Amino acid sequence: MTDVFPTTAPSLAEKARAGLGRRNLIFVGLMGAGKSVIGRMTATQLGLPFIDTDAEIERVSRMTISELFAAYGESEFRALEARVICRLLKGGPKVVSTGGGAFINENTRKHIEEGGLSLWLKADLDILWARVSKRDHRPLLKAENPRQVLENLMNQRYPIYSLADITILSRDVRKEVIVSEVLSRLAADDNESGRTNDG
Ligand SMILES: Nc1ncnc2c1ncn2[C@@H]1O[C@H](COP(=O)(O)OP(=O)(O)O)[C@@H](O)[C@H]1O
Ligand SMILES: O=C(O)C1=C[C@@H](OP(=O)(O)O)[C@@H](O)[C@H](O)C1
Ligand SMILES: [Mg+2]
Repeated sequence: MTDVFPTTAPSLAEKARAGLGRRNLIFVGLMGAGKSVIGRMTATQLGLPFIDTDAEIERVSRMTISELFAAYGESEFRALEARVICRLLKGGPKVVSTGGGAFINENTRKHIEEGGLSLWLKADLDILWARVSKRDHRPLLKAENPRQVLENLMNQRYPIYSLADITILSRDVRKEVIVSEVLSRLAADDNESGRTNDG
């Protein structure tokens, strides 16, 4: 008689991990969408390393993002951001959360497109504003009318974020709900599973 081994159904996280394969998962979207927080939680669920590109930029430059903007201006920050992201996306799999402007820079977007699966966390203005107005570490919002700045950025950037491979609506629900939606999308994405980004 053949032995019958008990089998357990793979969890959502395991299916998502299989769907991602060897690709990196890269969160993009506007300030306050939840890229840093949801990215970290997703990485934990997937059992993968997590990197926040703003934190990595601050680590290598030994300056805060605000200090970098003040000392060198936005264009130098973008150049540094592009270099850091290009380096980070070599090899995989891992989860990477970018700063809101990264995917807008053509050069950086090319690295992201080649470096894995991009995921846009999309949110409406009221949600974004409620979240970003609680903190003051984002230099682009140190303006006279920061809500208007955010709205202008939405108008400029949303057509570009829409180029991402996956879109998930970031809304007023528990973070765990958003994470499980991300995992469900990855689990369903088995077409390109196994594709590598490191040659
Ligand atoms: N689904 C959510 N529910 C409640 N708060 C959230 C949610 N997603 C993100 N946040 C909060 O919004 C703020 C901005 O999130 P963060 O991850 O820093 O955004 P980003 O990196 O996209 O700018 C944080 O305080 C975070 O805890
Ligand atoms: O939208 C942007 O251009 C920026 C977003 C920030 O990151 P978050 O989107 O994580 O806040 C940070 O990279 C910098 O302040 C510029
Ligand atoms: Mg962030």
